[in-house]
Amino acid sequence: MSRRAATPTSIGHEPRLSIGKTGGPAATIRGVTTDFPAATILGYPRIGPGRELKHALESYWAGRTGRAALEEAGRRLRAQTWARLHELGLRAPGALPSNTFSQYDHVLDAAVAVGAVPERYRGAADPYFAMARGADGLPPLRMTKWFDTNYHYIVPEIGPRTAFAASPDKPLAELAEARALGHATRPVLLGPVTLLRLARAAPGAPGGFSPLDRLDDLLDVYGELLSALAPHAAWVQLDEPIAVVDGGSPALRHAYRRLAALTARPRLLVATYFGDAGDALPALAVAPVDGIAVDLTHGVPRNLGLFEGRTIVGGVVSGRDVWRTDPDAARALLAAAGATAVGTSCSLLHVPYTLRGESALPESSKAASPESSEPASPESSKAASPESSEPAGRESSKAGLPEGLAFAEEKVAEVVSLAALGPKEGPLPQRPRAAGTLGVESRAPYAAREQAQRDLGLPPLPVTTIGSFPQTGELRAARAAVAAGRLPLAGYEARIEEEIARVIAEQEALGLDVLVHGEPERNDMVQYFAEHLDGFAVTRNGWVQSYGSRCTRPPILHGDVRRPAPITVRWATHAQSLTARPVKGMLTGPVTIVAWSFVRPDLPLRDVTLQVADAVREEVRDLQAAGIRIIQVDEPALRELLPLRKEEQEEYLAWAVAAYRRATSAASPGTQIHTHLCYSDAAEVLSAVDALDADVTSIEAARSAFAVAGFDRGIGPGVYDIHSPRVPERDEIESRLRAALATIHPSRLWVNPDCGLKTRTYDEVRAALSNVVAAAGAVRQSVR
Ligand code: MET
Ligand SMILES: [Zn+2]
Repeated sequence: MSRRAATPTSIGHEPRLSIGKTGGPAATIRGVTTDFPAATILGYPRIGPGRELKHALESYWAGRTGRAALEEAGRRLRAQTWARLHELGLRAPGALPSNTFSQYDHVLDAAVAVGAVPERYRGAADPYFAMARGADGLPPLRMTKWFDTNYHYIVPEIGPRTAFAASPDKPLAELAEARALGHATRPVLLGPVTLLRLARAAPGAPGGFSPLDRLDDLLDVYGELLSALAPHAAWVQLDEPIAVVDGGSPALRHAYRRLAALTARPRLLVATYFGDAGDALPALAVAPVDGIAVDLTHGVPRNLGLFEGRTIVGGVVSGRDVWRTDPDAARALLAAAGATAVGTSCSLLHVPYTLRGESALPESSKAASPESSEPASPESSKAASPESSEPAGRESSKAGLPEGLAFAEEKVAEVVSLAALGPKEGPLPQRPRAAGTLGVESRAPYAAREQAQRDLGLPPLPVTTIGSFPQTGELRAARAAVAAGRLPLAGYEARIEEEIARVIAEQEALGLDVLVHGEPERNDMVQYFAEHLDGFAVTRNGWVQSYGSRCTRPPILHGDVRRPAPITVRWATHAQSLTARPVKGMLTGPVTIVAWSFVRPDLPLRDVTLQVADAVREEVRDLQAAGIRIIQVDEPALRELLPLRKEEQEEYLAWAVAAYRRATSAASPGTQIHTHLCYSDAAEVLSAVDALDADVTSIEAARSAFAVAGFDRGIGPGVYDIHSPRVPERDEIESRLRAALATIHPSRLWVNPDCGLKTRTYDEVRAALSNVVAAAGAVRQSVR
C-alpha cells in the first residue's frame, strides 16, 4: 500500500511566495505578525479521516454516549487536523484556519454565533441539534444545498424581531485550543451578507420582509465578534461566497464599509468562492478590506487589480474536484492574478481526506475491506472480476489514476509546493467546451401516454414511495461479508432477493398502489450505478460530508462511459414476479450521476452527461422489455449543477433537460416515467422540471416550500419529511393533501413521502406509511 504523494512537497521549510507583497505594513499583535502567510487553505473536512465525527454524533444521538464524549471527539479531530496540516507545511502564523470544525453545519454555527436561534428551540434539551434534526414535536429547521455543491446547510430563520447577540465562544475556544497546541490560527466566520442571503424570513414575518432588512443590526453583532477575536488573531477570514452570485449588491458594499471602519478589529480577509467574484471586488476594495481570496479555477476575475498592494489569495488548487493541479497552469494563473499567497479555490470540505489507502484505484471495489461499512456492491462486475470487463484500448482513459488524483491532504501539499515555486508567467488554462449542437428527444404527446397508461389500473391519488426501504445492519453486514470472502456471491444475491420479497410483502400489507423493490442492493444511488458502468472508479474511503453525519463516497468519472450489461433488471423483475401490483423500476438520472461524481475537469460536463444518459437509456429499454411498466429516473441533483451565475443557467438547463430526455425517451407511451427531486429548491428550476416531460414528478415539499400549482402531469408533493425520525400524523398528511388539491386536479395528484426511506427504521416506516395510506384513502373518498 504505497503512499502516493500528489506533488513533491516542501515539508520541512516554510513556504515563501517568491514575488509579490504580503499585504500592507506588518504590525504585531501579541507577537503575531499580521503578514498574511504565503500558503493557506480556506477550510478542511471535519467528519474525520475514519468518519470519527459521524460515529460520535450517531452514538450521542442514540443516547449511547454523553455530551462530553462528543466534545472530546471534536477536540481530538481538530488537534489531529491542525497537526497534520502543520506537518504538510502550513506553518506560518495564520496559515491554519480555525472555527472550520462544526458538530453539524457551519451555517447553523454562524446563526448561533449571532444569536439567531428561533424562540421555539430555546427550551429544547439541546437547542443546537433540535434546530438541526428536530426534537419531540418540534420539526427541524429547513435544510438545503450549499451553493452548487452536494453539501447541505441548515437554513437560518431571521425575522423582524430576531434578537441578535454575539456569542463568540466557539471561535474563541477553537483559537485558544489551537494556541495551546502551538498553532496561531486564522478564525473563519461565515460573512454577514452570505448569512442573511442564505437565511429565510422567519414564519410569521410580514409579507415584504427580507432577512437582509436586518443587515445593520447584524453588523453590530459582527462588530462585536470581530472585536472579541481581535486580541487573539491577526487575521479573520469572512466567507462571502454570495459575492459570486450577487456581486453588485449594495449589501456587500455597505457591510464591508462598516466592518472595515471598525477601530478594534483584526485584518479582514474576505473569501469569495464557487466562481468569478469580479463584480463584488470594487465594493470590497473601497471598503477597504485587507485581503481577498478569489477562486482562480474559473479564470482571473475582473477588477482584481483594485487589490494591488494588498493580500490576494489565489485559489488555484480546486476544492471541488479530485484531480492534481497542473503546476504550470496554476503558476500562470497566480502571475496573472497578481496573487500574494496561494490557496484553495474554496474549503476542502468537498473532497475526501487522503489518497493514502486507495492503492487499489481504479479497481478499488475488489479490495473493499471488511471494516469499511459500505464496500462496493458485491455483484458489481468490477468487484466480481476486476480484470475481465475492460475492453481493449480503453486503458489509456485510466492512465494516470490514481497518480493523477489529489484529495485534501494531497491538495494541501500542492498549495505548499506552489507557494514555494511562486507565480510564473505562462499560457492560461482553457476551460473545456462542449462541441456540436444538441437535439432534444421527445416521447409521444402526454395525452396519448396517459391514454396508453390507463391499463395500469391505478386509483386516484395513488400511493407510492420514492424507492429505497430501510437499509438494515444485516444488509450492510452481508455486503461486508461477501467483500471479505466470508459469504459467497450467490448467498449474498439470495439475501437480496429475500429482502426484496420482504419489502414487497410489507408494501402489500400497507396497501400501497405502486410498489418498489426497495433498493437493498445499493450502497448508494450513484455509486451503485458507477460500479456497473465503465469510465468510473470508486474509492474505498473517499467519504465526503453531505449533511450532518451523512457522508457519500462520490465515484470518479475518468473516461468514456459505457454500460457493459443490464444493471437493475434482475432485481426489478424479481420484485414484479412477487406481486400483481405494478412495481416501479428505479434508476438514477444522468445529471445526478454526474453531479455526485468527481468528473475529470478536462471533460466537458455536457458531453459526459450525455454519455451517461445513453447508458441509462439502455437500462430503461431493458427494464421495459422485461415487462416493467413504471420506471422512475431520479434527478435530485438537477438544481445542484445550476450555474450560480444567471448568464450561464439557460445553457445548463437546456443540456440537463436534453440528457434526461435522452435517457427516458426510449420508453413507449404505455410505460409510465416518473422522476423525483428533493431538497433542491426545485421551484427555481420549475420550468426545467416541467421540460423533463416525466409522466409523474415526486418532489420534496414537507421541509422546503414548493409550489406545485400549474403542473399538468402527475405530481407527488412529498407529504412528510423523511430526514427526521418523527412519524407524521394521519391528520397532518390529510390536510397537506387537501391543500394540494386546491391547486392540483385530483387526477394528477400522487401521494408519497419526500424522499427514499433508507435512513429510517422499519418501525418508523410502517407507522408513517400506514398513516399515509389512511390519509390518502380518506381524501380519495371525497374526490371520487
Ligand atoms: C436523494 S433522492 C433518493 C431517491 C432514491 N430512489 C431513494 O429512494 O433513496
Ligand atoms: Zn430524494
